[in-house]
Amino acid sequence: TNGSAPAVPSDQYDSLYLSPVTVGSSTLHLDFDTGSSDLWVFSSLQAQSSLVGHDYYMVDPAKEKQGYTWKISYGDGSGASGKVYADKVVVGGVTATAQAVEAATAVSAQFTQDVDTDGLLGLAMSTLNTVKPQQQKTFFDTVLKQLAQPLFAVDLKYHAAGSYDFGFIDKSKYTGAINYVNADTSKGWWGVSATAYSIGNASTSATVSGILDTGTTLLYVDTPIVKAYYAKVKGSKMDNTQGGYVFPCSATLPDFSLTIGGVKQIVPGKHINYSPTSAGNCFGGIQTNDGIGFSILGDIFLKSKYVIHEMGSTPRIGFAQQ
Ligand SMILES: CN(C)c1ccc(C(=O)NN)cc1
Repeated sequence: TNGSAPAVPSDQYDSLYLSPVTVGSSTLHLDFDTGSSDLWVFSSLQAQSSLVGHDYYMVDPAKEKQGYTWKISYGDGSGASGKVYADKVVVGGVTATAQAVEAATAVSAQFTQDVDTDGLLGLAMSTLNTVKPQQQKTFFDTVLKQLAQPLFAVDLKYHAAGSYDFGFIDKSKYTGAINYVNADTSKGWWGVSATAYSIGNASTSATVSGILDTGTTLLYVDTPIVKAYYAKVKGSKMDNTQGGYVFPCSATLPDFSLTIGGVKQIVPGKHINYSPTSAGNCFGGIQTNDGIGFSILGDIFLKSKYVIHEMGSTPRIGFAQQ
């Protein structure tokens, strides 16, 4: 069985995208995350005060995987932990009858205060799953064999609802050719490398290695590239109080591209104006990857493309223009 689920921006800035998922008998709105590998949900195991505003999974003790626990932390310092259940999970009509559902007992403030997000559905490799004593499969790994093709396709949009397709490529969602490159899955992520970047019409050779990550809002690349980009944005500056590069909201932003598999994958300048700041400027969608050690091609990069994640004998990533 193939299927498709919507990906709806959680706010006016596309901070994250939420997709409806049936977990047991509840419908929750989860953040599909190609940068992690746990399916975890807000649950009835948490204090009532943590559940305000959230939909949550009503655990059934009979379905508990006794002695199993999980604990995850994300790049932004947020995290969650809890117990594990085996239950039915349905995404766009694709059913996993005994999926490992990681029910939270505790979540960090970033999640509690984000009342729209009821949990995450990881779509990276199952080798990054945090469940102990036995690592569990992602939803995609669980349903892989029932899909017509061993792939999912990501169609995130700028300030609009997109979709996640499982098992098929939807020709109505892209134009032109799909350009495929081999994925580096050796670290558990959907890894990819670029051989050049461009700012406006000027290209520069460089090696940019990174991961595709639908669960990260912005595009994080090496500092020299970030500096070269904002040098072309009048009035831009690094604002440590805001935590990154900002610029006047009226600024014209040049397009940015990464050359992957010999093809320029373009990010429209418009997408790089992420959101207004509290100080009357606008916050850039391209920021430095200082301290991370690799680039993160998050939603700012992804939302102009249709991106196929194919787990064949050789994992591949396909890029097409929306
Ligand atoms: C706090 N929230 C909603 C987060 C969601 C996702 C992530 C993340 O790094 N995913 N790759 C971090 C935090």
